[in-house]
Amino acid sequence: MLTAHHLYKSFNDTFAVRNVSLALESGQIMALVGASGSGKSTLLNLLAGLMDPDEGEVRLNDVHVATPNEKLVPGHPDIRLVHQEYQLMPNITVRENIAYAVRYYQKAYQTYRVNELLRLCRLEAVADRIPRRISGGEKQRTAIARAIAEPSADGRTVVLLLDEPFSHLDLPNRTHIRDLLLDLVRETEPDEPASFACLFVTHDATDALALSDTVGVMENGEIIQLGSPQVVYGQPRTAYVARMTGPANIIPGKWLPTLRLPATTDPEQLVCIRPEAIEVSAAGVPVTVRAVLFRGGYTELLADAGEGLPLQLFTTDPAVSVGQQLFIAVKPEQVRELPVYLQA
Ligand SMILES: Nc1ncnc2c1ncn2[C@@H]1O[C@H](COP(=O)(O)OP(=O)(O)OP(=O)(O)O)[C@@H](O)[C@H]1O
Repeated sequence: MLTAHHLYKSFNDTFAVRNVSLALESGQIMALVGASGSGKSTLLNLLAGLMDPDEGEVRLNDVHVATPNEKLVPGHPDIRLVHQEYQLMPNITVRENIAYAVRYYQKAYQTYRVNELLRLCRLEAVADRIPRRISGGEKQRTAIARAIAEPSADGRTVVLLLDEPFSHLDLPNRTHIRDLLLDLVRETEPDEPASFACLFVTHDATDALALSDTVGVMENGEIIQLGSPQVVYGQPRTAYVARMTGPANIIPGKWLPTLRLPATTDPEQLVCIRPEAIEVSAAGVPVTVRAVLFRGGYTELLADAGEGLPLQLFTTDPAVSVGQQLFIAVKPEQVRELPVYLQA
């Protein structure tokens, strides 16, 4: 339903968005992960019809989305962008901020809709406070409630675009937003079409992998890989994709024999070994533990496999200590050659 076709946008001599094409279906969540400056916010503005692309087009339900140059009031009524700074009106309450989005509706509907959203977004306790007096998580939820308040004029899907929805939030608030997005997008009555689609951008892949149907990784304005979270994480196309989507050991293939694995044909060919592909095994390769980082459900180890080969691996053994020798084995089927050669 929301599609982008070969979008380009540059500022002076900086390409902010380069040849981006994507398709977001109703009832789906897409996440775009990228480092700071990779073009995420620019792409969101293009998708929302709030910025003129240099080339390319955005379409919603196969209809061209007008750009600011083509339209007096920029934006599309069914594409709702929630900015990173929330942009709430500071002098009116949470309730009034949400009600503003449905101000042209009859009073009874306004009251019904606002109460429904306060409940859905767990804002009832702070409904009568002004934004300055609520937490970051509550501001984020208010901004989402306001964005989704108005139903689509012709009963079609509303596209929710979110700029870094998790970045300023603590863990419980991240969980709230995650649950809210899943409820919104996934929960439809049986036999009813989905009413939302969501695309969010983030520099932290954790929520992206957990939440989305499709993950894209952006680098220098381009989406360099787009696919299911499992494929993008498990079969990264480049070192950058591997690093942006989780912890990864990225080493030249010439080191593989040190790990008792066959070397790559090209000794400089990079391979990606996720830490979870490395097991502690009595018959394995000796490594020396250099650092032990407790991560809650598991412990991260930084180890030295000799010849200057550092390795990151995980264990659930609480007794491992710095300086200890361990024996490890790498699951060969989980060694991923990075097809696009890139030292990033
Ligand atoms: N209005 C502008 N004028 C000039 N350059 C811009 C403008 N907006 C963005 N850029 C540049 O375009 C590139 C992409 O910026 P963008 O804000 O889209 O990236 P981002 O991935 O959202 O970054 P962040 O995560 O830090 O918000 C950057 O190099 C940025 O400096």
